[in-house]
Amino acid sequence: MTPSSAAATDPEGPYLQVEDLRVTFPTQDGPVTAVSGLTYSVEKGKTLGIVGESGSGKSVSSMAVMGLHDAKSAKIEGSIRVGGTEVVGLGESRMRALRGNSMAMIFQDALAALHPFYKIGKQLEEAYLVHHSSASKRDARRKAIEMLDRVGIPQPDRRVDDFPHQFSGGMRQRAMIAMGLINDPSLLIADEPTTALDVTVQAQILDLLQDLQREFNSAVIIITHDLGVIAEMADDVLVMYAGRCVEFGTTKQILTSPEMPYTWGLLSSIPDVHASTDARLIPIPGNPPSLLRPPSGCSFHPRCVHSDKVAGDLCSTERPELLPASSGTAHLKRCHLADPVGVYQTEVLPEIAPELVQETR
Ligand SMILES: Nc1ncnc2c1ncn2[C@@H]1O[C@H](COP(=O)(O)OP(=O)(O)OP(=O)(O)O)[C@@H](O)[C@H]1O
Repeated sequence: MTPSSAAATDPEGPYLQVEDLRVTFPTQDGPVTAVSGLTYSVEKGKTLGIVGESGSGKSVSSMAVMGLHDAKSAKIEGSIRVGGTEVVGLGESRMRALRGNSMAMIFQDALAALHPFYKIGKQLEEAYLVHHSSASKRDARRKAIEMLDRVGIPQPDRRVDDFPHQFSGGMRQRAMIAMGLINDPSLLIADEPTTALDVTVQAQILDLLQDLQREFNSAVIIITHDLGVIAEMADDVLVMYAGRCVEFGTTKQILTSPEMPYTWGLLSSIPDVHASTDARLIPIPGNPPSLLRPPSGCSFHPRCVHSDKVAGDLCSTERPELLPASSGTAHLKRCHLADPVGVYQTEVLPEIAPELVQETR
């Protein structure tokens, strides 16, 4: 499951293969390229975590996979193959058939995603009937109750007639998962599926997703800001910044030996419950670049302070390729420097957080 190894025509290969994906929105001020040159693949039974700051392109890229961008307002280029079928340029009716049958998406806000005026069961039944046109209403109701039961809703035969507002937040999220899985999708995309929930319910939902993934052997993409969720769920991690993949590796590689200062910054910005109360989180200095007028060189420049110090003009004039990192196979990084994190720690950290450098000495 590497960003560089997608074999575009192999039906036996990874279930999802995204190659050189580019998503551009025409706006009044000019084209906004929200995703650029994104390549990755996900096999059945595996989970890819996609992380990055707000606005880095996580949702836009995943919505492209689901075919949810309106062709009039978004230009999609590159290749997205789902189970061997190319979906870029696929007509809406074929896309609709693929959604539901082969892939499903779970959103962060179940209350917004469920229709408030329809009973939960009715919404599940409709999701089922769209893709099982020969099934009877009775079959659909039986399936809706079965799915509510599978996701742990107590007394599903009674709760099936509740409206969304009669469910708690955690139960609504479970109902969304039931709806996402009702047609046994081979690809499931979960966009911040637990952000709106309290910690205990979060853990239950993540466990549930893992159990169901094992049962259905689905390929799963989990989009999150929360690296704790990544640690628990993901086999591999793709770090996005300004619409591009800037680091890719196994979860262990990314969490224990990140090679990009940005990833290191994301990790360092997780609050640690065991840290002393005066411990400081390390901020990622500066702001992401404009997507309207992207820099000609590295997207981090000049936000990445070490570039001027160490690599001079290179960072401002040439965009780095995604290259093998030093820590082993399938670990890739996008930086001109051989040891970006080492340089960051010795050259940059003393300036932005000297007390942390002293602490670690
Ligand atoms: N329809 C649109 N027109 C113009 N720009 C858009 C449109 N939709 C998204 N964008 C821009 O694309 C960029 C990526 O957005 P996206 O929603 O993918 O970010 P994200 O990484 O998922 O962020 P978050 O974690 O906050 O959801 C943002 O800068 C956003 O403003």
